[in-house]
Amino acid sequence: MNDNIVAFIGAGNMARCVIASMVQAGYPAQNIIASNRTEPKLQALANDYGIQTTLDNIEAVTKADVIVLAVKPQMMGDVCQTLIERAPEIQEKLFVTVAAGLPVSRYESWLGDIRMVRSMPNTPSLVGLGVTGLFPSRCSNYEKSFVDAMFKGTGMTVWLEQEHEIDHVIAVTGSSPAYFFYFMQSMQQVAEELGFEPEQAKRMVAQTAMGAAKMALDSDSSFAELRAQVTSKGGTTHEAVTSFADQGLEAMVANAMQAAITRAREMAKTL
Ligand SMILES: NC(=O)C1=CN([C@@H]2O[C@H](COP(=O)(O)OP(=O)(O)OC[C@H]3O[C@@H](n4cnc5c(N)ncnc54)[C@H](OP(=O)(O)O)[C@@H]3O)[C@@H](O)[C@H]2O)C=CC1
Ligand SMILES: O=C(O)[C@@H]1CCC=N1
Repeated sequence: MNDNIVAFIGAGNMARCVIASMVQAGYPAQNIIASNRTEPKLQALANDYGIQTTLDNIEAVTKADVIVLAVKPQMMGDVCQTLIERAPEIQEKLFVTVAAGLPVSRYESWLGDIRMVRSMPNTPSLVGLGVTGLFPSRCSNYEKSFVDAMFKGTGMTVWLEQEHEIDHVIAVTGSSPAYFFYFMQSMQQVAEELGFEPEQAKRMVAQTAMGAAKMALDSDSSFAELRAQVTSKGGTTHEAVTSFADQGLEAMVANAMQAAITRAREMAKTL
């Protein structure tokens, strides 16, 4: 399996996360090639992970067995159409896309009846604690196993039966690192106003978030039960949590997640 050459078209944040986790999980760096329209990110990837790089998308896809499309959704049509015009033989290769919003049918309109896995990873993949949703189209079991192994190093993989579930994965795990960062950013800001140094405040908040997440992962208790363990009757936590509840935290979270899903659906129609 590790003999397959994997080409990443677009070497931005998400490509870096997946490449890092593949290499850390033991995938041979010489079998990974990344292409990007500008040089600096390629140099950084070559330095950090020892992978091959090129500024030429055609060179990358021509060498590849598996083509990972990792440009922004808005760029995807142009990139795919150029690839197929200049290297029509790639139609026989396995495609993986990481882009939000775009359905398999859109890729088929650009590239023909390709074999594809639609994926939705997230940035914690960079540290092996990501979650990746995967939806296969026309793939063999071998190809699904290969893609599963490719993403296993990112953390956890979740195979989906229906394509629309990718939009749900976006709301739950694809976009959600940003929700947690936003929450932590707000906490850091208050911690600084209370007099903690910025670095110290950041570490205090992040360490608490990591500790809470680890407790949840290591225990059978629900989030509500873990919350109850912190919340002494008549104590400080009760006041803070009541303040969140009074301000409508649950509705706020539900609305935000629905907004992510709605945007993914809009992108599917308009891009
Ligand atoms: N960031 C995230 O958390 C997640 C992102 N995604 C998806 O991943 C995809 C990429 O997002 P992200 O990594 O954040 O974006 P980035 O902007 O970080 O990466 C996109 C990369 O594509 C490069 N690029 C643009 N046009 C071309 C081209 N014609 N040929 C080659 N390379 C090109 C850009 O080059 P340059 O350096 O010149 O700008 C850039 O490095 C998106 O489709 C997004 O939906 C999915 C899950 C999570
Ligand atoms: O914001 C976005 O559209 C991408 C997809 C999920 C995370 N980032």
